[in-house]
Amino acid sequence: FLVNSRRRIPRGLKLPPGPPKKFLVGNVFDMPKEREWETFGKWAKEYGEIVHVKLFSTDVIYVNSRRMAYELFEKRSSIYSDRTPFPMINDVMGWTWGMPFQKYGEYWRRLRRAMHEKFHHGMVDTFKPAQRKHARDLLRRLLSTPQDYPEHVRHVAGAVIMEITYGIHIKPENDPYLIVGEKATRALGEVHIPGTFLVDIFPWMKYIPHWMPGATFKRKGREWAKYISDMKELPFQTTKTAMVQGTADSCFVTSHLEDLELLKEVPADQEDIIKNTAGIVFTGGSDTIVKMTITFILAMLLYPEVQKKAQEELDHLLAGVRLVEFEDEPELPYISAICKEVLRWHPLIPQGVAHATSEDDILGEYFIPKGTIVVGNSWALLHDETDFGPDTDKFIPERYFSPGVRDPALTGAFGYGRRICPGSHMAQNSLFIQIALILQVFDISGPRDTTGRELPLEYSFTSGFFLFPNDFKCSIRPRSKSAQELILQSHAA
Ligand code: HEM
Repeated sequence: FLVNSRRRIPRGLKLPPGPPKKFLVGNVFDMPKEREWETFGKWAKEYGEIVHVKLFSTDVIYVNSRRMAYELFEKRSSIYSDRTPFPMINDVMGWTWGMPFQKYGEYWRRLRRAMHEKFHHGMVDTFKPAQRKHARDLLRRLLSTPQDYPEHVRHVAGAVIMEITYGIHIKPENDPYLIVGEKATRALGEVHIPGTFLVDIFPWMKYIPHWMPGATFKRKGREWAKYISDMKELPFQTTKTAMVQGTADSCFVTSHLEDLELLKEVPADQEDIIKNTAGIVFTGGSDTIVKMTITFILAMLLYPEVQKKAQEELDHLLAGVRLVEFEDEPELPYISAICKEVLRWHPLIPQGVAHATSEDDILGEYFIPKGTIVVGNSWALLHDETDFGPDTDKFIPERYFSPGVRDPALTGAFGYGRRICPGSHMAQNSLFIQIALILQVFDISGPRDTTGRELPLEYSFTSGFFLFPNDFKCSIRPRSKSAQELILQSHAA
């Protein structure tokens, strides 16, 4: 394989630099198993802004600078917007309907259009009432059982996404839609790093029967496929039934299905497009925000001076008279800076979602073959001191007040080019209202024992596709009696 691909390289060109390759396997054994960004960062220092790696016959390039990301994902977006076939995800687990895993083509365009129509910058205000209502519910939940904060954050993110996507109001505890959704997204987190499953390197393996010894991936895949299908089908059918009965609440699905009725000519599978887009909104829309909110809580623990400064800003504006609202955002530059820093400090998807080339390309002296996996090294871009100022490993919201510092949302935190996250505006609104409300009424500090004595803080981050803190203990207490009152009255208005 290695020899074949080398023979394809046109005369006078070469593959980009990268770690030395072994015969047949290439760099398979060089691939890190944890804290991947450190290895990729080291390679970036050694080999430069574009690094080539070979996994058996598959070419992979890591894009390590904003300049190069712009060159490839934006200027050459017609070549760099494809995805690899993802045999494990698509063929074994049955995600073939999911927008993130689609080849760059007409079907992807239709899904993307359906999402963009309701999630673009000018439309996301329609979601704010649901986001506000559930963010306030989060406060009440945190007041009542603060130690269960991860569950509360998960519940609330799920409640928002189910309401805006399907008009479904979930159960206060153990909601069946959320349970299935979590199982489906957890499975995705396990499989999404290129090369984790051999079937992604040797696609013929997808034909191995599930009962064969060694075909664990097929058995796991079959189990996951059931959750994935249920996650997409069950809430959609509930909303359709509610529409027929005249009881459906207005949401992404009803709004699209109503639009359909008004159209004269509609492709036969347009309803599937709506269902599949709704399914991916459900998948991408809750877990991502949960993980980012938990990262925010950890940041507040580790940087109490940031928390204090944010609370001063909120107190100055609101004087404890009412709870913060979306409309206050322009008056809260420090809170906005915290939201940006949460996206940057430990980016949720540090190696992005891999793109792929749909054609051969030439980049100066380098040849990039068709089908190359192209990884935007978001960790490296978001920790580049030229763009974000000094000490990029630290959580420093003040950096955004210096001239020329970039917005992480436009520098890899939400991906790149034509594939950039279509949920980013909605996600940023959710983060803003939750972060502002939590900071206004709670103090977040290290864990304490039953007598109130502080205990040592222990924390770590995950490795893999998603980067977020593993479970950690902390203390979340109302800042004052009047803050507690505001929380208890937050049902009203
Ligand atoms: C803070 C939260 C979020 C982060 C950090 C995030 C990040 C990302 C990233 C890095 C990508 C890959 C883009 C690329 O391929 O270059 C992506 C894709 C995507 N995201 Fe998000 N996302 C978030 C929230 C959401 C939400 C709330 C939704 C839905 C409402 C969503 C839906 C999607 C979809 C559908 C794609 C696939 C786009 C495509 O392949 O064309 N995401 N996201």
